Amino acid sequence: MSSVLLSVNNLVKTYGTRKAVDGVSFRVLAGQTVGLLGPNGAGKSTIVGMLCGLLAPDAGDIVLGGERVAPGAAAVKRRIGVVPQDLALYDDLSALENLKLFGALYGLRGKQLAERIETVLGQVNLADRARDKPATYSGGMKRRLNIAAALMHDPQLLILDEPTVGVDPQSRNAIFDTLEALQAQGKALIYTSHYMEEVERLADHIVIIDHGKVLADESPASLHSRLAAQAALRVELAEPAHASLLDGLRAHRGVISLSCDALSADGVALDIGLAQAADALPVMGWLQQAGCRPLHFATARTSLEDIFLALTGRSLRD
Ligand SMILES: Nc1ncnc2c1ncn2[C@@H]1O[C@H](COP(=O)(O)OP(=O)(O)OP(=O)(O)O)[C@@H](O)[C@H]1O
Repeated sequence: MSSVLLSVNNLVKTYGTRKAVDGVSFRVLAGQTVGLLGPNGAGKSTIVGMLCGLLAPDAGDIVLGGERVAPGAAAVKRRIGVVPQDLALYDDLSALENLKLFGALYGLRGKQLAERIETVLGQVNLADRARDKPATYSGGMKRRLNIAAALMHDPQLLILDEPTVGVDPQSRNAIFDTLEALQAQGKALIYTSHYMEEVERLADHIVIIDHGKVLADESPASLHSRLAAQAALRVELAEPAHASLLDGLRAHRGVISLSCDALSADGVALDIGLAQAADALPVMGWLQQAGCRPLHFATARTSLEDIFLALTGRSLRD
């Protein structure tokens, strides 16, 4: 069992009359990746601001590696690397010069500084572009340089606030490759996002935040097990679905939920929630025997989006 690296206890932060963070608690174990998932305005950036000592909480506390986090605390500076939402790079300096500057801020000099620069450039796969200015980089490369800057002092915990916002899919994958390599090296990560598929891919623990409160704090598997339906089957038919067909489907073994929406012309789309993915084949067989000729069908595992909807009654992207 890994040791607790970070412990966040009953954090509260109010702006005027708005409680942006309202009693948030969670823990991060050494080497763990925790996904902080929530819609825009949920309070994620405010939590990150408090974690890195930039904002003082109104109540609650944060303990990092046994030391209490307070604005300006040495423990924070030493153990945490932050990749903020807004890029923090000097456009007039080359990547190398940017990293020298960030390293110097952490007290690195001479050979040690040069070694760290070489290491982090390798970690983010930018060694061949080190002499170029970030102005010539793609959005994704700038993000990776930002990650490199946050890694200069070799922190145990890297906090990334929505690192893929405004980044194209290919660059997003390059960022994931970098983060997965850091996970393999044993770094702990906190990753905020409102993209559930990103959190599902990276996180081994998920904290769902909405309106400043924690709605769920558990493993992805445990979150999934909250939903009765573990898989979804969508079947598009060219013809309308009669009541007897819908009743038969609802009664079919493994069918948890069913909705039927009109497509163009006479066709309909059946969205069928299934207890497990293996129920899809018998249900398709039953539809075939009932005379249905699907135009198209698809199966999917239920996603965090469905879980968020089940927890809040709202979509994550609202
Ligand atoms: N400096 C501030 N002054 C007043 N209200 C603020 C301030 N910063 C954030 N808020 C409010 O606090 C709430 C939480 O904002 P926060 O930025 O932490 O959310 P978020 O989950 O990070 O969202 P986003 O992904 O949009 O950044 C929002 O209602 C926001 O409008």
